[in-house]
Amino acid sequence: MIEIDNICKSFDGRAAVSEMSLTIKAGELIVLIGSSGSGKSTFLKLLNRLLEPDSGNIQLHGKDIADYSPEQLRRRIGYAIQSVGLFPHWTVEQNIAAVPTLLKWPKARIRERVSELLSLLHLPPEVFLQRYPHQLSGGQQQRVGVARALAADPEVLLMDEPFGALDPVTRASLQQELASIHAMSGKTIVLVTHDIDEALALGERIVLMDQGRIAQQGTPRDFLLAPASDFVRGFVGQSDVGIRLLGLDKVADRVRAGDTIAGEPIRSNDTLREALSAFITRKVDILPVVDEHGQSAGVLHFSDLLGAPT
Ligand SMILES: Nc1ncnc2c1ncn2[C@@H]1O[C@H](COP(=O)(O)OP(=O)(O)OP(=O)(O)O)[C@@H](O)[C@H]1O
Repeated sequence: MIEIDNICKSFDGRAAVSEMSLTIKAGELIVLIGSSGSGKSTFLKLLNRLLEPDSGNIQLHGKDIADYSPEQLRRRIGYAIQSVGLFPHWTVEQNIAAVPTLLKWPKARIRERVSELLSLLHLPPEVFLQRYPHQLSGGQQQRVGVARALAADPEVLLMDEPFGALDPVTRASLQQELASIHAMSGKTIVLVTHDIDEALALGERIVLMDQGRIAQQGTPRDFLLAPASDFVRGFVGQSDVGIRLLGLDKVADRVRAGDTIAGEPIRSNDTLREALSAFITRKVDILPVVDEHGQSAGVLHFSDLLGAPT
């Protein structure tokens, strides 16, 4: 658990983060969002002591982060960023191994860990281990960046726009990978983005920053249904709220188990937004549903989009 208590950070007399307090629960995926210059990156750098606050304090597991040694913090907190990429003259293997090497892990264990991470991120080790960053596509570089941040198995992962500057398809697939890494590992993840749809798709909790302060924090549903101010309403945008709400729930939440109907099925893991699309394009009002193994899971009625069947 990370307790942030009233931290302030100014540069040249201008506040970048002002009186910010926040509790981040262990295992939570929290998304920090806000316009450019609102203080997101500064806040993230305060969490891993790349910057020191002017006042206030941050506790990790009840201990001030200033009392951890740099090695202890590096081991516990991984950091992935978009702009400062990989070390250009190091191979993928060396890049991913950076923190474990620093922590003096045995060589065999490092090798094993690097291969495991590459496989997890769908980069076959035999192809990628010895490549250099300039021999990778943008999406592959981002994956290696995420692998590097995960290398020493940190309990907290800080990610600053890790999927920025990627095409929408690669971005969506990396988002999915991150969501499954989170589900599998139970790591605490703090992700910075300026993309509200990324925040709605990934965040268990969203923290919206404005001029160094928290404008609102809450679930994606809170942001869509109960924006706290005109600023929040404007930031989230009011178009397509209904459609975006459908994006928050899965077909599995509404499926009528036991019923069957012929036709091309949708998957229980699809969002209701994807189901809506299938209803419209196929011009039907009942769709068969299959689970992740392709087995029949029931049916979904068009009216189920409005709420659970009664
Ligand atoms: N090292 C620095 N020296 C001086 N000013 C800084 C420094 N780092 C950040 N700032 C200023 O602090 C404010 C917050 O910057 P920060 O990078 O935290 O914002 P951000 O929300 O992450 O923005 P972006 O989305 O553009 O990355 C900005 O006004 C920025 O110019």
